[in-house]
Amino acid sequence: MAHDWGYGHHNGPSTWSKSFPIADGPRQSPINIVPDQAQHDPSLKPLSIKYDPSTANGILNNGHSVQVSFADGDNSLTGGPVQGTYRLAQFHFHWGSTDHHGSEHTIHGKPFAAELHLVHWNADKYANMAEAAKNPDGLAVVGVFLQVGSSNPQLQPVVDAMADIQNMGTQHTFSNFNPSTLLPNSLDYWTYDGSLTTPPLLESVTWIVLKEHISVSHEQMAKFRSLLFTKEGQHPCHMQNNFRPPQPLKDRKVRVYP
Ligand SMILES: NS(=O)(=O)c1ccc(NC(=O)NCCNCc2ccccc2F)cc1
Ligand SMILES: [Zn+2]
Repeated sequence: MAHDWGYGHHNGPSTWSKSFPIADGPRQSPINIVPDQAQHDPSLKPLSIKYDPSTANGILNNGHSVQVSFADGDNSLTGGPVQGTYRLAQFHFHWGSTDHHGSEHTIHGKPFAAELHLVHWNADKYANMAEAAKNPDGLAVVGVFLQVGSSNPQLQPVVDAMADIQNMGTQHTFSNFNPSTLLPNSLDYWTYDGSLTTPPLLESVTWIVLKEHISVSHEQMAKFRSLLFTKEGQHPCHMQNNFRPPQPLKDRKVRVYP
């Protein structure tokens, strides 16, 4: 049946375990990151990310977030904590109702205004995203914090496209966009074994959370919050607070590079 999960009081994160019992599993995401407790690991490598801007092929309001998808191409993530080559499938965001919260991961309990997720799947071992999503080494998501401050010109093409996808289920062409322009200067990261942060909450994600944030302006954030969870014709409900709160670390260690 169609799952009507969301972020409201009646269908939000505290209700997801009813339909998705893995919500209470051993490696759920996001988590609170405590930098002083992160472990150095000599086996960790620098991240290597190479994207081909020509493979961006659409921007979508899927009722949970705004998502830019990519055609299969050589958009690769290698190095870091992963073995082999992971391919970019899509990126999307999570944000709050104010500039003071909205990210999924937190640092020392501190949230950021928003969080960018670049979702990759293990193209060496699996045929596609859906197959990869069912395996513990199937996915690698790079998380980037957005901190409210000066306007971020690299974000503007995404912000401008939001005017065309206000309602749930609407999409628009979106091409020639290089998501590496959304990455900060430093690719230093924390990494841990986790899950999708929305249903089906599959425990198949190697999380790579960048230490350095990127900027976003208050006005750009207002455009994110102008998106709607609802379909055209329904009573409009603004897309905001589409984040899952931090989950128990349980028997996991966070590692840090360098
Ligand atoms: N916020 S996040 O952790 O980055 C995050 C959360 C959710 C997703 N989901 C997603 O990409 N779904 C579309 C592909 N279907 C994959 C699939 C097929 C069959 C069974 C399960 C299953 F996931 C991605 C990233
Ligand atoms: Zn996400």
